[in-house]
Amino acid sequence: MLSSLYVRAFFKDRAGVLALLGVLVVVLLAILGPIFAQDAATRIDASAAGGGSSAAHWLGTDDLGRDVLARTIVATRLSLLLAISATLIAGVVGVAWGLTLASVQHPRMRAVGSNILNVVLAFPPIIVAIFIAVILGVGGRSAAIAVGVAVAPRFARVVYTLASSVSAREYVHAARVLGLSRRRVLLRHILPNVADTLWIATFLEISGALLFISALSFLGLGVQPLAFDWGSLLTSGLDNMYTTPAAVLGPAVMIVVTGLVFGFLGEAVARAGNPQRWAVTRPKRLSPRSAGGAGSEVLHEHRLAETSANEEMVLRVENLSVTIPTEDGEFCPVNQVSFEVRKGEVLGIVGESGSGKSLTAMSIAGIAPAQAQVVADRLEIAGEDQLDKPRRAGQVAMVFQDPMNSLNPALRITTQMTESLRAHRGLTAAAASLKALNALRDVHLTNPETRMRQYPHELSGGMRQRVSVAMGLVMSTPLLLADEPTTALDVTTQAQVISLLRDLRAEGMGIVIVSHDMGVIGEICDRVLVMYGGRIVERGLVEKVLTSPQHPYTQTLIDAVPDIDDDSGRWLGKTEATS
Ligand SMILES: Nc1ncnc2c1ncn2[C@@H]1O[C@H](COP(=O)(O)OP(=O)(O)OP(=O)(O)O)[C@@H](O)[C@H]1O
Repeated sequence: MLSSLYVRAFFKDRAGVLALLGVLVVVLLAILGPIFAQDAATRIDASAAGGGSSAAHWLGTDDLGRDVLARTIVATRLSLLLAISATLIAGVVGVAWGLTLASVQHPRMRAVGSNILNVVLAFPPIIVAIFIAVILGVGGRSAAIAVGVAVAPRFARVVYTLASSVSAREYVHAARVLGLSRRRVLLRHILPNVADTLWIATFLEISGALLFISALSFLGLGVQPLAFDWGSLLTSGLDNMYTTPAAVLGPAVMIVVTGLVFGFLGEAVARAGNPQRWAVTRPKRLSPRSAGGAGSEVLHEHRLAETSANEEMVLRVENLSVTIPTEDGEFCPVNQVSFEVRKGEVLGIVGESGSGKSLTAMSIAGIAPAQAQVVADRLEIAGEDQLDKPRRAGQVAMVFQDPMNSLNPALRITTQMTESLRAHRGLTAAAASLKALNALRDVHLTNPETRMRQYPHELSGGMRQRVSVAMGLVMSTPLLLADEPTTALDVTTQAQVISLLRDLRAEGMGIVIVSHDMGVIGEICDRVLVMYGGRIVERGLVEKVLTSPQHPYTQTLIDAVPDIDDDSGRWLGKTEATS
């Protein structure tokens, strides 16, 4: 069932709405045309035979004096019905074919089936359709079947590819483990998950089927007299094309326009199916909030040490909010958050899952999800206003929990590390490589020369994390945002990454670490913000917050840290093991 967000996204797409209107006009013509124009379309008038366009006959008349415009309008119904029938035949045959192929377990048999499908797909569908139409005999019904069978392999390929990818998902494995029959797994677990794409393919194929059926009728293999579709009207119009060109124009324009509106509609349905478009508004940039809005409110603020007005701020965030549209209305996962990060300081953002930590970091980095509406009164990095900048090139480096997310699996490390240097700093390939190599040395990666030539999958998790930190180093960004940088790593590698971040801090980089783990925050951070439900509920120097938490939620987070030998406070104080 289409969700309301899906429908809303569709109606926000102007091209989609125009295509839908176009389709509605064609459908109306198909319904009403034969009712109102049948008489003019079939009335023979020898005195007007072969006439050009006139006030009485806008598109002229055919050999028997019948009005071409009326015939074009009346032909809409048959043309459309045949195209839709052919598409349905193609859909049913193609889905059955694709699903059957996807259900073959034996790899070799499956490869053979897939290769056969590829061979069939190599034949142009119109040639296959002509071949089948000749075997079935001329007529509209045969043309629809011929086109349906000729187009079916295209559906089969789409279904096979989609079903193969869905069948690798965990829930399909789970269904198999539960002992469900193969047929049931296909129909209940796989087909519903490919249905959306199939609908889109169906709309797109209607325009293809219309062209093929018109071509068959044009060649005399499709609709036969006394019935007529746009293809057969083209044939009769062609005889008098030089004397009455308008007679060809009508059906030709209808074929093209109908094909286009169905094609555009299919594409618009596909676009609306992308959840990234399910937005009420999609601002590309941070928008400054109107002045005078309620400021951010922190429940518990620990008194900070005096800071000098001249102290260099790497990041200033004021009243940052993120709103996301959902089926039940808008929700605000980040609500009026304000904070600062100084040069050479590590700020921790801590909170349970869903408290808004990552969205805060992503909004600062300019990579919030497209459907999120991000507003702020101020966002400055190294003194530079970022509110009007859609990108933060050269200003922020980001380290993610799983470095595979930040490293492109298809590119060598050297390419990834040097491309931004070349694009944003204008370095030559050699200079950029040297800088990248030095950055890899700085993060203590072993054999950096070899690593440069490797792909991310050839490195261990810890190495990949070092590379993502090095990517920040190489750009010499003033700010590093690290979202759960140690969560996916083993304890030893965790300690190494924390030590690396300390080195960066010592060099003057401002660092924001997002974590749900108070232990990690205690290890490295100077100050900490505690987030709950999108708001900052407590903040202060890390020792203060960890030793005398004011908010019960902060206390709960602290209690969640394993306390193996009851040596409370040891993990707060930057232990030797990790320094
Ligand atoms: N793209 C998105 N679309 C819809 N909701 C989202 C999206 N991204 C995040 N959210 C929602 O926003 C809220 C905050 O998410 P966020 O990722 O910032 O949480 P978090 O505190 O970082 O949690 P975690 O540690 O689990 O990543 C969550 O309720 C999440 O479901």
